[in-house]
Amino acid sequence: KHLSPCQQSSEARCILEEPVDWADGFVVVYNISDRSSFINAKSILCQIREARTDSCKGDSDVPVCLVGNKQDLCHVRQVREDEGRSLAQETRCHFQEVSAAESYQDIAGLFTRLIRQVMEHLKYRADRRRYSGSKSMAKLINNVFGKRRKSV
Ligand SMILES: Nc1nc2c(ncn2[C@@H]2O[C@H](COP(=O)(O)OP(=O)(O)OP(=O)(O)O)[C@@H](O)[C@H]2O)c(=O)[nH]1
Repeated sequence: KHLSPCQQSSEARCILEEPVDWADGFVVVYNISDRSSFINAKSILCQIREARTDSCKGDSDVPVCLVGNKQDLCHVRQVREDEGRSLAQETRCHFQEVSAAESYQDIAGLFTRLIRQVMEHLKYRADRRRYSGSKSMAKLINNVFGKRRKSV
């Protein structure tokens, strides 16, 4: 039976049920030496994009960072770096391979980048809401006065 990436993992679905609705940003981590963790990450990314498209009308571009951890275990690698990179491209995420065991700097950098992106995204959304709010107010005024003028 063929399943879409979103249907592949019930484990991934459980993890996501709550935060997918309210989180301002996501870090999705898999282990480069464990292919099943990559498959779960794929399913999680897909659910994030789907949930946001359904509930936020086009706001599916919530900042997401895909991280391939345990880069130090590259001698037992099961997921190639280019596989991670193309998955990130497909799902519009930032991508990075790291080793939490060897260095925290890359991880600190990754979170700093994500937080910056989250702030920009929230600002963009607020601006857009303000703009569409004033547009609908103009429409309302136009409807009220426009109709009156016609009936006089
Ligand atoms: N070699 C290596 N081991 C790591 C790295 N990051 C984490 N680990 C090890 O992976 C194991 C799981 O790490 P946790 O911090 O418990 O991560 P978790 O996401 O809770 O992982 P799970 O418990 O497997 O779900 C621990 O034994 C860590 O020491 C890494 O970059 N390289």
